[in-house]
Amino acid sequence: MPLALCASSHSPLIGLHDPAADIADEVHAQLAGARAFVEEFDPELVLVFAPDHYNGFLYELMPSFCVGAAATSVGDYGLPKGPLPVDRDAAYALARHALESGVDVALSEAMQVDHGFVQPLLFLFGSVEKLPPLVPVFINCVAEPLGPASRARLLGEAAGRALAESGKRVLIVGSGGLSHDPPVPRMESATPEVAERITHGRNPTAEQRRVRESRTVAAAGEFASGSTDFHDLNPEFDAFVLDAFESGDTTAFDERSTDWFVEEGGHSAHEIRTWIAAYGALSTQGDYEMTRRYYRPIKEWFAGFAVTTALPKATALPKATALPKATALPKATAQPKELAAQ
Ligand SMILES: O=C(O)CCc1cccc(O)c1O
Ligand SMILES: [Fe+2]
Repeated sequence: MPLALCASSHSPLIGLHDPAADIADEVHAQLAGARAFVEEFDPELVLVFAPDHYNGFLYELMPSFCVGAAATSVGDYGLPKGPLPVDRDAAYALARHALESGVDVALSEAMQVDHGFVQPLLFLFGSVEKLPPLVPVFINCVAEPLGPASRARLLGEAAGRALAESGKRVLIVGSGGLSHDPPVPRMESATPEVAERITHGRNPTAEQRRVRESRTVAAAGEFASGSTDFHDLNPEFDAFVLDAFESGDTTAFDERSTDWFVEEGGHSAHEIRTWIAAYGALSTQGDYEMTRRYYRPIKEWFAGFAVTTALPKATALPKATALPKATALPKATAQPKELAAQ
């Protein structure tokens, strides 16, 4: 099965609270490179692993994992609001396969998603209108208690096997920062008002959203100006994480405790689970090669910001050399255009 992967950080502060122009330009060039990679692959289906930030998943009912059979963007941080194109049959097939293999995913016929899903998709496809059919898979990365990270790997592997049966060109997306600890509320330290919001606070008013989002922007300003009230970014930890994925070691986090992620990378480092699932999915089809690896700690965006792409080794795109013309591929195998013949 033709697969490709893009795992990248997200930050809703992009465009709202930018670092120096040369740094923002550098990241946008990397995202444009990832977008070109996706255009060349031309996916027929996109499997997206992403977290949520108390917009679509709240303590009223908090699953560890949820497959969306239909999904709507809440439109936080000025992102487009409204329905997303979901391949409902593929979502059910994935859920069925995950459940059969012992991964207890929830299923939603009306999933609400936030910037965690929508921002990387927009970077990779340009607009909601240009999105191919999706299978959105939520991974809880903020609402404690969390299970072990190894469960995200098992989820990803089940998803990878399920989609292998589709025979389609599938792009796997992982969305989340490496080390980072922006001010996302925690039940443990929540005031009664905040506890109420992260339990029942679905669909806030535009004004409530504005206030909340301007607080995130203000906090990023303090962090970037040197405030030590926040867990610092940790480039050494992030390099360790990227090395693990680059070397194909998708089990690297199996023995790591949830506390380890927090101590090394801050609370939102749990978003690495989306990468563990994405690379786990890719790994089910054999060895892979990381074809892009970019990293920079960016305090203005509250993120150890990384962009990676990967392909299965067997179908790695040739480096600039033209392929010998159509080495008589059997027609029926529907190879993606421009992928190397075996
Ligand atoms: O609005 C929120 O709750 C958090 C926003 C946010 C900021 C920086 C990096 C992230 O990954 C992120 O999600
Ligand atoms: Fe996030």
